[in-house]
Amino acid sequence: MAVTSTSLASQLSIGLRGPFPKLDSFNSQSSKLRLSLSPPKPSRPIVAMAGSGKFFVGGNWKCNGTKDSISKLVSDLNSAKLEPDVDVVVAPPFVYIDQVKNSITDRIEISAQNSWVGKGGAFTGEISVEQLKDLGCNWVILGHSERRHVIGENDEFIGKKAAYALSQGLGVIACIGELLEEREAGKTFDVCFQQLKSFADAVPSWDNIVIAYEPVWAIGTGKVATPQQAQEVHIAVRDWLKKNVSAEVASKTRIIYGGSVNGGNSAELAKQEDIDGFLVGGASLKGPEFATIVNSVTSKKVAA
Ligand SMILES: O=C(CO)COP(=O)(O)O
Repeated sequence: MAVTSTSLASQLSIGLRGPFPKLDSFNSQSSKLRLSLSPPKPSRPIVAMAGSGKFFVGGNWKCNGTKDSISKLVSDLNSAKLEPDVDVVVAPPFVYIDQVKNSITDRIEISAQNSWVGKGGAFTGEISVEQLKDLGCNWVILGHSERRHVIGENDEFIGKKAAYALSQGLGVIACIGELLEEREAGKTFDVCFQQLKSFADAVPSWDNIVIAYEPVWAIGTGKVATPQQAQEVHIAVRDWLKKNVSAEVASKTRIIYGGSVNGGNSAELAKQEDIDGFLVGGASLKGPEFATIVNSVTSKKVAA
């Protein structure tokens, strides 16, 4: 999704919002009811997608690769057949962004995996949003669980980063997700809503945000969430946006799933109505498999 000058102008003119309304406690029963009481699906093929934007698939390469392996990956991606109705984005390590941008097809956009919280300057070791834009990045991943739980970034800092990136015209892939012990303690929704609230408190507009639900227990573990587990959280996230931001934002914002997505499980996940795409780690390092995941958009066209 291109970040337009109009959307940027509207973000800048709106400015930061005031205090956010208090969280309604989410009633998980209501989401189950929504699932079971929804009207019967028509028998003709439908596109099962609740978010109104395009399917979105991001490849988060994390701290992997060498000049040679990345050159091979880019060449595989350049020759892959990708369904047209999908926004495809890859996030190389900072040091390879320029190489990738200069060799990858324009069909695939570039994301950074992180960005500095404000304008660049005397911040040793950091990379600024301005520099990312200079290299041709359109997106940045923020709030990834590895930055939250390994590096120690907190909600407020992540929210500020998102606001700054948006203000400069980058789209934000905003990650949320619970730890295993939080899921086991029945706190999945509370944790996700708190993380969402931190983004909501900080950003002036949701126009250029894609939400990535990435349960931490599913990341890099091979334990993918079941389609039902993912759908349940995605519905809850959409519901939260509706109650706390607006019905329009709830219906427009893409909510993508990440955590052990691969070429074998993406089609079943993609069939879920509220799964609008994926954020892929390990499997995005293999060009043909990443293409299969991108192309799982076709499984959204299901006959009920
Ligand atoms: O963290 C992820 C994407 O951001 C998911 O990683 P894996 O696909 O390797 O589980």
